Amino acid sequence: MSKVTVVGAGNVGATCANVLAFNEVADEVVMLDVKEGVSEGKAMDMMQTAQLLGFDTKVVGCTNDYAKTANSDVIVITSGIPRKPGMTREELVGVNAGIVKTVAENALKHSPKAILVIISNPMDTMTYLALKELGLPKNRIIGMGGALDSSRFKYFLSQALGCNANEVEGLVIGGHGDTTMIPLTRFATYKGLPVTNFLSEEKLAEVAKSTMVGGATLTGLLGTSAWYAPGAAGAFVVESIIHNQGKMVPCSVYLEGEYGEKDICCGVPVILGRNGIEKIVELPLNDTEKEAFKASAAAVRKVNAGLKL
Ligand SMILES: NC(=O)C1=CN([C@@H]2O[C@H](COP(=O)(O)OP(=O)(O)OC[C@H]3O[C@@H](n4cnc5c(N)ncnc54)[C@H](O)[C@@H]3O)[C@@H](O)[C@H]2O)C=CC1
Ligand SMILES: O=C([O-])CC(=O)C(=O)O
Repeated sequence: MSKVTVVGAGNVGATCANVLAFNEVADEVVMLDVKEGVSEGKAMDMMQTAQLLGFDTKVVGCTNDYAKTANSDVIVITSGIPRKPGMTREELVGVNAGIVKTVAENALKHSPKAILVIISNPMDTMTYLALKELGLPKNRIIGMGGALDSSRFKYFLSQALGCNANEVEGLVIGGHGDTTMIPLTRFATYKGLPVTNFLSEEKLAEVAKSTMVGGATLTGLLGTSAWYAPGAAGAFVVESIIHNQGKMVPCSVYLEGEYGEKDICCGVPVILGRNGIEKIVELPLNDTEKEAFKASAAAVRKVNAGLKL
C-alpha cells in the first residue's frame, strides 16, 4: 500500500495529484489545503474521472486535517503563494518560508518516515530551510525544479530542431531561478547525437535563454505561474521514488563538497529511488560550466541568508 500526500491543492498541487492518480503512481493520494472544502471538492472531481480514465488510485481531500495524511511514503509541498508577472521567485521567500516550515512539521508528525519533495518557491531556499529545520537525513529532502527545467529545455530544443521532444535529452542544473539555471547545451543530444551537430551557437544560446526564463514567460501569459508542467514534474519525481526507478533527475539537494559547494541546496543530477536521493552524480563540467555553477550557488546562498534559521 503506497500513499502520497500533496500539501497545497492549488494549481500545482492539484495537477500533481491528478497526474499521480491518472498514472496510478500510488494506491492513495491525499490532498490537503487550508482553504475550506477546496481539497475535498477537487478530490471528488478527480474521483469522478476514475471510470472515464480507468484508474484505481483513491484520491482524498481534506482541510488542514493532517491525521488523514498519516503514513505517507512521500509528502509533496506546494503550499504557498505563486509569483505574479514582473516578480521573481525570490520575492516569495518571506511569506512561503513560514508556510513551508509549518506544513512540513505538521505532515512529518503523522508520517515520520516520509520523503519530502519541495516545490514551493523560491524552491532551492525552501529545500534548504526544510533541511536545516526538520532534522531529516539529506537523502529524504528533495527540491523539485530541475525536472521541470530540463523538460522545458527539451521542449525548446525540440522546437529549434523541429523534432519530437521525446527524442531529445538534456539536463538543467543550478538554482531554479530566472538567472541561476544552467541548461547544459554541451551535453544535450538528439537521438544520441550532440545537438551541437545540428544547432548553431547562437540558436543554442537562444534555447538556453528561453529555458531560463521559461517560468517567467508563462507567468506573463497566465497572470500567475504555470502548473501543468510543474505538477507533472512533481509527479515524475514522486514516481521515480515510489517505483524505485533509479532514474537520473536534476534535483535540488544538500551539497557537502560535491560540485565544489557546501551547506547549500542546489540543482544537480541525482539518482532517485526508494530512499529518495540514492546518489549524487558528478558531471565532468568544463571551466565555463563550473564558473556558472559557482555563480548560481552564490545567488542561491544570498537568498538563503534572508532565512531566519
Ligand atoms: N519548484 C517549481 O518548479 C515550481 C514551484 N512553484 C511554486 O509552487 C507554489 C504553488 O503554486 P500554485 O499551485 O500555482 O499556487 P496556488 O495559489 O494555486 O496554490 C497554493 C495553495 O497553497 C495553499 N496553502 C497556503 N498556505 C497553506 C498552508 N499553510 N497549508 C496548506 N495549504 C496552504 C493555498 O490555499 C493554495 O490553494 C508557489 O510557491 C509557486 O511559486 C510553481 C511552479 C513550479
Ligand atoms: O515561474 C514560477 O514562478 C513558477 C516556477 O517555478 C516555474 O514555473 O518554473
